[in-house]
Amino acid sequence: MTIDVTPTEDAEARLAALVELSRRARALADAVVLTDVPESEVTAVAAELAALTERLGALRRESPRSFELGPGGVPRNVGNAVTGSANPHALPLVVRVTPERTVRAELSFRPVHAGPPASVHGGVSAMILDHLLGEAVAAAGFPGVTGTLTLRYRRPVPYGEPLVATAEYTRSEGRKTWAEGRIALPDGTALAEASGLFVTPAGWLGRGAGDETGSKSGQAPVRER
Ligand SMILES: CCCCCCCCCCCCCC(=O)SCCNC(=O)CCNC(=O)[C@H](O)C(C)(C)COP(=O)(O)OP(=O)(O)OC[C@H]1O[C@@H](n2cnc3c(N)ncnc32)[C@H](O)[C@@H]1OP(=O)(O)O
Repeated sequence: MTIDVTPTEDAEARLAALVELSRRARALADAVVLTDVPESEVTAVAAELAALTERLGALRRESPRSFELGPGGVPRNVGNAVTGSANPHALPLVVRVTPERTVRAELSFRPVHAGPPASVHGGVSAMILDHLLGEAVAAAGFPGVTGTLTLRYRRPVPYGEPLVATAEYTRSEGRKTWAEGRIALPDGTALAEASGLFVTPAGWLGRGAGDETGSKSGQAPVRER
């Protein structure tokens, strides 16, 4: 996991434009799933969208933006499907690390995330929890990829309402690290709970937190084992 972009001022202005484009694309997606306009209008809008898609596709990257250093050397991943401000698929989830090194995000799902009537698709909740557990193991110094993820859906997860997602590291053994998390109502009532096992790929080891070739160059800081 190596960060390869040092942004310039121009790059930041361009990113701001992409973030706004993504925000509008999210609003468009919600408008699509909720629209009740006549078929002729739907067909006309679809034609306009085809033209817009062609304009954006005039110059294409091979893949979405990945890890990079933002202003002040802060790592970010603007193309990420869960947190990426420049990815229309993302909520985007804003994850904060607490002083205790647990992680927390305030979120609100949208109509585009619907699964069963009036509630969020279970796979969408799983995606959010997968990411949050991954952030929790990274915050504890044991970054890794998901090996297994287990969910318990306790109550339907609503969209359009403020919710809180939290996760914490629980233990580590060799390259394996476990974490737990949940999506809850603001009063703490758990709606979906997850536990997961993350594996640190062998190639990520050997870089200590804060060393010259480690976090400063964007290599995920990995704790000694
Ligand atoms: C600056 C940056 C900061 C970054 C922070 C941002 C956070 C972002 C958060 C993002 C979050 C989003 C996250 C995502 O979306 S990650 C995307 C979803 N996950 C993947 O794509 C993972 C794909 N799988 C692999 O790459 C490999 O299979 C891995 C790396 C997992 C293991 O291949 P490797 O060759 O390394 O493994 P090994 O055979 O030497 O085994 C090693 C040990 O591990 C145990 N094991 C292995 N696999 C599993 C398994 N599936 N369940 C249970 N256990 C498993 C195994 O038994 C053995 O244990 P032991 O026998 O030693 O006891």
